Amino acid sequence: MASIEARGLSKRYGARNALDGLTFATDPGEVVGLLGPNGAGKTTTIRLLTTILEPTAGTFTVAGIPGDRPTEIRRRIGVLPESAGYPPRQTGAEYLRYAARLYSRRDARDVADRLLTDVGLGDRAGSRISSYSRGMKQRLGIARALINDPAVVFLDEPTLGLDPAGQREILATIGEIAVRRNATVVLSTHTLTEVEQVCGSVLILDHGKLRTAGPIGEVVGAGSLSDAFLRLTEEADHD
Ligand SMILES: Nc1ncnc2c1ncn2[C@@H]1O[C@H](COP(=O)(O)OP(=O)(O)OP(=O)(O)O)[C@@H](O)[C@H]1O
Repeated sequence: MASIEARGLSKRYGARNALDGLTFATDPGEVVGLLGPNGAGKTTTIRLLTTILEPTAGTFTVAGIPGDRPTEIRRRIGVLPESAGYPPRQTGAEYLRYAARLYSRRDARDVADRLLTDVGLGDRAGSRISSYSRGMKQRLGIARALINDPAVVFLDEPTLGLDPAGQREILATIGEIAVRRNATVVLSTHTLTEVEQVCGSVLILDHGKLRTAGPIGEVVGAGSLSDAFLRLTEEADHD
């Protein structure tokens, strides 16, 4: 069963066509790169699939659940939004235990401790979030997104503003999520090198249209991902 299936998914904001007829499917356990220039429709795609926005047209399923059952979808997904905020006075452990209790997890303490270890924050679990680096906060956000054992995890630009070491840590964490949990990870990013490192397939959007979708090897062909990206999105400019 596809972990995400979109058919003709579209979103208009007034007269602006932010997304126009997206059709694609993803498999469990794969990391999917969601790529496109600024304004291509990446965040809109994530907002539709996470049921924050309703589509203007088209249908979708996430974890096999139709898009018109948003409450059920929300129980089966995890999200790291583009700009997540954290309570600075709480410790990482307190923040995650609270999040676990919101999902009525009776094992909140254990879940929080295990996730903090999984994202490499085990030794800083008792420190206040105000003392965390940007990369540590992003890893905390990823742990938060995993609290309900999601089937699909959406990460909107998780490495934005991180130094190379921080980026590498996040990418390693993302790869482990997909493999160990058999979850689909949708990774929105502008950094093509990180897509090549961690993603098995890509969706390339431009001007609200899906320019290509498929395994990286097929999309790239004989050239590089950067060549394919520029070719596909430059062609769009000449439409
Ligand atoms: N609330 C809104 N009202 C009107 N237009 C919007 C709204 N949100 C997004 N748009 C427009 O929809 C289009 C797609 O935006 P979206 O944020 O999905 O792109 P993106 O690929 O995530 O861009 P970026 O890489 O810059 O974050 C853009 O033209 C944007 O200006």
